[in-house]
Amino acid sequence: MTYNEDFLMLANQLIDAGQFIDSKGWVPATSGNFSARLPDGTIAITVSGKHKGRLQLDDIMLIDADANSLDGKKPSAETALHTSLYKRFPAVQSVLHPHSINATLTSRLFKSEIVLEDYELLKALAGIDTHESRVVIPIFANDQNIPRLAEQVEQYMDKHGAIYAYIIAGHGLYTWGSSVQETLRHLEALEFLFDCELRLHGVKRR
Ligand SMILES: CSCCC(=O)C(=O)COP(=O)(O)O
Ligand SMILES: [Zn+2]
Repeated sequence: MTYNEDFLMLANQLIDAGQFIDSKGWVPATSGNFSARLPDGTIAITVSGKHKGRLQLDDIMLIDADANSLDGKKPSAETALHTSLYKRFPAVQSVLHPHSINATLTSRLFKSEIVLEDYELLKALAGIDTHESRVVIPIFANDQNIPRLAEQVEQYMDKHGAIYAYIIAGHGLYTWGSSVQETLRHLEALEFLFDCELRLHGVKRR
């Protein structure tokens, strides 16, 4: 398979993102998955089962909008969670899914959602320009049936509108944005904010 320039550029961005995310300890073992949408609507996504902090070009593959492999490789087991976001939001160009301690602990402490308000760092989220904002991050029960989990997320957004991210309980975080860089910014900000909440509630001391 010959990949085009768009694919190579985005694949390299995902590799770099993985190294940064791993440097923070947010993708232990082979956890997590990342993707980015190409201008033609196809999607570069991590293959299943690789360490996301040590990705090689060969560990990024191409799928269509319906999650079909276009190069014979096996995509992330959680691909449906990515494709449903791309289908719903035309502006979304990247999805990042880490398995961080903070997201996992947050789901243990807060059962159905975490509310983030009065934090200056909320302004790192696209479209927010004041700390006087209220951002709800829903928490969904984990499910090994990924299409069913994707449907849960869809139903939540049908009812509540767009969100910045969601947590899967005992599992990890999904967040997205208009580029890999913006999605990384969302991820870093949310991690900081989860950390604040965990410390505030005495779950963490440092
Ligand atoms: C060892 S982590 C279990 C699977 C998972 O939750 C994950 O994020 C990684 O799955 P993938 O198929 O994308 O490697
Ligand atoms: Zn996962």
